[in-house]
Amino acid sequence: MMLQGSLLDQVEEVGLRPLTGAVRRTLLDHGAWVDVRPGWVTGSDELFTRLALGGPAGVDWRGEQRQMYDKQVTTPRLLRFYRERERLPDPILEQARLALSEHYAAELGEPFATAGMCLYRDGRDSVAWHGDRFGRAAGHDTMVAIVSLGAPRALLLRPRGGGGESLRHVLGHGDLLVMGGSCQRTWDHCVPKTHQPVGPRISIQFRPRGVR
Ligand SMILES: O=C(O)CCC(=O)C(=O)O
Ligand SMILES: [Fe+2]
Repeated sequence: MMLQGSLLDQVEEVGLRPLTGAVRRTLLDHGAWVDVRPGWVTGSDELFTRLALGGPAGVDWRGEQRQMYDKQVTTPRLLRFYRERERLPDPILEQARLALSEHYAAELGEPFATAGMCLYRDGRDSVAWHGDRFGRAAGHDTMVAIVSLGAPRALLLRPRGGGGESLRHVLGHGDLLVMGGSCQRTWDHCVPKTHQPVGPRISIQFRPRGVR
């Protein structure tokens, strides 16, 4: 019998599949790499629903404004940043952070600490080209591990400064993508807007302390 991923999701408990032996690495130019583990989170639609709900049951999503020259612009996505030691909104996210810290311990040399969360409500929400290079990521190799829930959206990667073709990963429904090596310094990434009708997506970015 053939079962689609999303159908399987409906009967699955929220949980994590193994990482060992299931993560596929792609080496990029300039000392960067990307690991992908499709469908890492089981029951991901259920987890999406829990997190997407506002109020006491879910995440207190926040809209943000930022200054662009002389204008205040609204960031095109909802956000919530969990600092180191702040309790994450679902136990499975604590487990995910631990599993990532264990899996990458030797290579990363420190645990994943913070969890940034983004909610892309529809195709108009996006994040522009950038590297996560505030703080320690400005000068050092590090890792940013992204768990994607809900409707798949494309995450693009291109060498810093643009030019050339970009790499495209379509991420949703429990997929894991980890950017490592020099990726935050030598490459940029973005989640572009789309005119396709798409449902909402949540991304959770785990980072070591001091990386943003
Ligand atoms: O939504 C994503 O997968 C990427 C988010 C991102 O790049 C960031 O918040 O720094
Ligand atoms: Fe980023």
